[in-house]
Amino acid sequence: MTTFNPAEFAPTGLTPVEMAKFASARRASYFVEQGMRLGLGTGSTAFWLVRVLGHMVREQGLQIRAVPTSERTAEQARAEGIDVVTLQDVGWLDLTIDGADEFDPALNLIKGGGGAHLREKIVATASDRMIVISDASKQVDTLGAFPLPVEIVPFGWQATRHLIEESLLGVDVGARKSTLRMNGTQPYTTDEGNLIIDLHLSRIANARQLSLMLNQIAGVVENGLFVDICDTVVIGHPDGSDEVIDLVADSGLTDDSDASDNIFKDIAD
Ligand SMILES: O=C[C@H](O)[C@H](O)[C@H](O)COP(=O)(O)O
Repeated sequence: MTTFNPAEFAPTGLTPVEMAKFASARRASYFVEQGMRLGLGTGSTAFWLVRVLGHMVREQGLQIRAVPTSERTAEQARAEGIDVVTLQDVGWLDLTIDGADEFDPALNLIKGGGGAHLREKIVATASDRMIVISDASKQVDTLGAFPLPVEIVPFGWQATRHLIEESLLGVDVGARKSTLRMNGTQPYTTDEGNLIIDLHLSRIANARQLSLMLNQIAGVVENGLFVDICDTVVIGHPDGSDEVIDLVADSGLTDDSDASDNIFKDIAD
């Protein structure tokens, strides 16, 4: 059980939306333990995670080695005094905490609204555990309302886009429109120097099938579907409260000797 207290960090004057994001990040920070190798997500919710962890490092003596999932997060983490390392340095991670654009009842995700899903998926799958931090607006019955990002290499990108569009004809996704993500008048480029095609679908009936299909196309580097990667989502609310959806705990594992028992039982907010 952690001896650190994320609740000590208490910013004031937050908007309801920011409070919800902060509340989820604060709750997830209770899982961070001394000496952990930690994956740090990207986005406006992960921003609060890095703020809380920065406080714990500077004020409470928390020692972690953190692998950020984007240059943005790396810069923020360094500024917070967090020890930033690479995945190559540590090889494997104990825990990754990251935001999401959508999550469904099985805790499958759409990520990449901020363009970071390639590194995020590498980091999350190189972790013992992934926890998603979120506000309630990201909770959906079926994935697909949020545009699905697909990272592709710049070489021959129009042909890759064509093949992606063609492949969608065979799957149950409702609407089928694709756009090249832009940054002003220029194509958006990821931290890896690639492009992003956003798929505007209306539902994703089979996330695993779609993910595998997209990743088979030459030129596709990675898509934003995270299937069977996350087993815990922490939802923050505008009043500062939070709730936890934990597939592991819901599976009925109640034996205290089991490491995957309900890990929330010892947490005191
Ligand atoms: O590429 C960005 C990431 O996948 C983010 O985790 C995701 O877009 C959620 O970001 P936010 O917390 O800003 O909604």
